[in-house]
Amino acid sequence: MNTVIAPSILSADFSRLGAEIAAVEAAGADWIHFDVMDNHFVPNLTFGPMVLKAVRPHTTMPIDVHLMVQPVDALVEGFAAAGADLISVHVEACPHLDRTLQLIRSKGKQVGVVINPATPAHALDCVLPQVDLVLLMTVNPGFAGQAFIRPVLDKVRVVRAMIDAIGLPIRLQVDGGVTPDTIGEVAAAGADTFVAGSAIFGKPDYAEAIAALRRGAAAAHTAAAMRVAV
Ligand SMILES: O=C(CO)[C@H](O)[C@H](O)COP(=O)(O)O
Ligand SMILES: [Fe+2]
Repeated sequence: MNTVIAPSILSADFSRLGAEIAAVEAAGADWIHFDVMDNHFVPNLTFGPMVLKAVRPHTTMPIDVHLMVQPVDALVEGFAAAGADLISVHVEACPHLDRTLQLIRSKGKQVGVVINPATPAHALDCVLPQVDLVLLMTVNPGFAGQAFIRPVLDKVRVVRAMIDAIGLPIRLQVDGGVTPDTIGEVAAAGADTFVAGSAIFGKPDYAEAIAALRRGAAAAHTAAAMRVAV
């Protein structure tokens, strides 16, 4: 699967969101990652469907909405109508996860499921065939700029094997602490879709920041392919 770099606008200049999104698109980003936090499921508060609707015309890139909210279901309709392409929800926030995933699909949106660093891979067992994307958090959700939680790498390998075993084109995304220093390890472990906030919006040159991430992921994927070929 091709590598996707998804800048998280959590680290963008909120007073210029439309321009910031256009700037990362021009700099070579693939998707936009839109972090929704509710000060309940996570200890921070960001933006809702009205902000998504306002930024939607500023890009043609897919917008990947990461819902860190509880309860979830009542918000799905709003984000779907506001222009989300993919909506991801946390296992930990959804007591009726199957119903929530079906609700997202019923709105014609791609479906993502997320687990926190302390949630085991087997939490995905019963829903994997229903989703387009699995997001493994590599920080505890709530804030940008946190350090990558290295033990999650083992879980990335496990989930990669689970996805390969069922043979469906499911993306494996990681989010949190992804930088040019960490992306190689997580790509080698099997991730193909990378969220980065501070490693892009925290840098003066967005094109160079995205290129540095892409180089790190490509080097790891090439090394892995060579190991298979030998
Ligand atoms: O979901 C998130 C935090 O809960 C963000 O997407 C993530 O933290 C991005 O920021 P950074 O790349 O700086 O870690
Ligand atoms: Fe996120």
